[in-house]
Amino acid sequence: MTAPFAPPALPGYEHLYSGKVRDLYAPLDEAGAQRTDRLLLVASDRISAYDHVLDPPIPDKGAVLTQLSLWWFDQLADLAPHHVVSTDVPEAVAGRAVLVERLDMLPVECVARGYLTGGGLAEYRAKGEVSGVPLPAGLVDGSRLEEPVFTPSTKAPMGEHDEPISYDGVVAEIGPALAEQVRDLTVRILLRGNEIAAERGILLADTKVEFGLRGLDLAKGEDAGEAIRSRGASCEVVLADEVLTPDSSRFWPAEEWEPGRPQPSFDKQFVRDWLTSPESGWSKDSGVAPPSLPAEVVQATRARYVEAYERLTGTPFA
Ligand SMILES: N#Cc1c(N)ncnc1-c1cnn(Cc2cccc(F)c2)c1
Repeated sequence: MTAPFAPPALPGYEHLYSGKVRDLYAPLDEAGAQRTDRLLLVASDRISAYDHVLDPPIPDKGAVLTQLSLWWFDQLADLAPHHVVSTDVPEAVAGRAVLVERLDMLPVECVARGYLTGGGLAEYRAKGEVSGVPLPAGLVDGSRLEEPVFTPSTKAPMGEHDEPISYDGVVAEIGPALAEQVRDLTVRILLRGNEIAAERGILLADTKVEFGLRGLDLAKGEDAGEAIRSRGASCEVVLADEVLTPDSSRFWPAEEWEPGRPQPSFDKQFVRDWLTSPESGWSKDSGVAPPSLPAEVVQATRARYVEAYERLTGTPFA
């Protein structure tokens, strides 16, 4: 039975929203009103697979992925400014929360794919292209692409799946200048990520990043989409959300890469193998919640998150 995980109440903060594995809060000012310039992003220990939030949480997962994302923001600082303000956060979420600058977020999930798998592979098999970009014939599951392809999607409402959109769809949403800027930045972030990760035995097959604007200065009641299209090009594009984590990217162990079959996940393979084994008594097509993970799967998965962090950063996870 998957227990619903209530996000912690944080004195001085108002809970705004919870995704599958993360929670969003607004800091309150002295009068108890929401500050409009800051947000608190909290990474939980929740893990999801096959569209279910699993039980139990993975100890330290939130902290490992938060610290990894902070490290990546530093590695990528020459490519794009980021939204991180401080890691001075409430004790209850110490190490797994970040105070960030509240930005006007672009309504685009910016995905770049360096390797073909998942939804991109399905589109390629149907159309010979992905997100409007023609690809060579003969590619298979796990094929490395000559250069990363930008495959954006819309931000779906809570609980729904993002919808792939074409590059022209992005242009229509945010204008040509911003569309080109976020496409180029997304591809460069994945290339830089793989330059660093490949040396450490990890392949980043794809990644999703989000950008916000600094300096849009929306007037009260002004339509954000219209403002972005009309004056977004003169704003600063800021890298937001999380970056190059196993929750925002496909992490593959480099030494096991073998095009032509589904690649093992660096972090989620133990969970997937157990959930799809007869031992779990569960079927991913059953429509029912998965059973609780055994302790050994939880611990092995925790160890993989810690290993990814320590390999990439060269620092022991405290
Ligand atoms: N990052 C960021 C950000 C920003 N810097 N400014 C304004 N809005 C956002 C923002 C809004 N939603 N999300 C997604 C999200 C993240 C974390 C937890 C969640 F539940 C949901 C990001």
